[in-house]
Amino acid sequence: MAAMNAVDVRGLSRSFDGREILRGVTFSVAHGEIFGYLGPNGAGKTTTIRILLGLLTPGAGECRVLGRDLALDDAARAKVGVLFENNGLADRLSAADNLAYYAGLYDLDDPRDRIDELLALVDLEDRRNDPVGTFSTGMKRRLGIARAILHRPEVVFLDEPSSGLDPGAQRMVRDLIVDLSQREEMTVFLNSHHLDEVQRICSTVAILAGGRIRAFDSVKNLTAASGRPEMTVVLADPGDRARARETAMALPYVSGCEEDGEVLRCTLTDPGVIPDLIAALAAAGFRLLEVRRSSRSLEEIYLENVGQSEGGS
Ligand SMILES: Nc1ncnc2c1ncn2[C@@H]1O[C@H](COP(=O)(O)OP(=O)(O)OP(=O)(O)O)[C@@H](O)[C@H]1O
Repeated sequence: MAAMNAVDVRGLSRSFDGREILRGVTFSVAHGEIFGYLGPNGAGKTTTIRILLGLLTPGAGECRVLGRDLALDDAARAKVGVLFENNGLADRLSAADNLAYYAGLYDLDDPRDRIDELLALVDLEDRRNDPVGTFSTGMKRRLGIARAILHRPEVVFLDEPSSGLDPGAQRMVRDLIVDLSQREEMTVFLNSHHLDEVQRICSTVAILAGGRIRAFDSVKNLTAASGRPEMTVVLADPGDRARARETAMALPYVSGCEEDGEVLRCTLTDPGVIPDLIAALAAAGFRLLEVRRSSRSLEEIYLENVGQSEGGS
């Protein structure tokens, strides 16, 4: 297995009570990237993380984190952090005492500076001495993340870190994840159902459905419009759409043009002719509000791939 990856999963299968949840799952996560692991409820995302952490045995296949099998390697396990949905915090202890408790478990030397640094990073300095039971869901999640990275792991697994958070709190968590991947050069393995969040912060994703990986690629490649270049044109005067469509269709380099709600969608023979299309529409007297190259959302990609799994599990 390639040692340069932070995570390698090859041919992983696992059943519960005769039901095969994972059926030959293969993907890898490069060092330093923010990786998004996507899939419907019950697809087996948490199960994959638990096997990677060595908490659950695989049925078949191999899992490596930092080139090691964490079930067998305590030293490697110390280089990994994890946040499950319950945050792993004691409500009766203060924020600082929760971190101090974990610092003791990890046997950190003089953790005080690290605790101060993390309370600042997750914006909880003001509440450091308050019991965690008095915290909002978002504050608990941020402290949970601080707890997961206290010992400066090289890889951190975050299982749905933004679930149950309001949009403001989601944004704080998202910024925090980007910050720690950059500042602490951590590899981040993110399980998430928030596809807009994943599209913004992850470099690579895998989509798990029906026990198999349906897509595994960079977000950039997945969301690039496939096939011939496609343009979206928005006219200042909506009443012009039908005539503008005829004008576009008459151009030799426009192979298709459809009205789609408020926009015109034109398929071109070659990306090099985009300026010609804009010039031709303007010369014909159409006032253009917006012209952009189409790309697909991660949500579209996700739904296409998850649709394939129907009836497969
Ligand atoms: N210890 C277990 N015993 C029996 N079944 C289990 C066990 N752990 C998980 N499962 C089943 O395996 C399937 C996958 O669960 P898992 O928690 O990995 O899904 P998930 O993709 O993380 O889902 P979600 O998005 O809802 O969190 C589910 O049907 C779950 O009920």
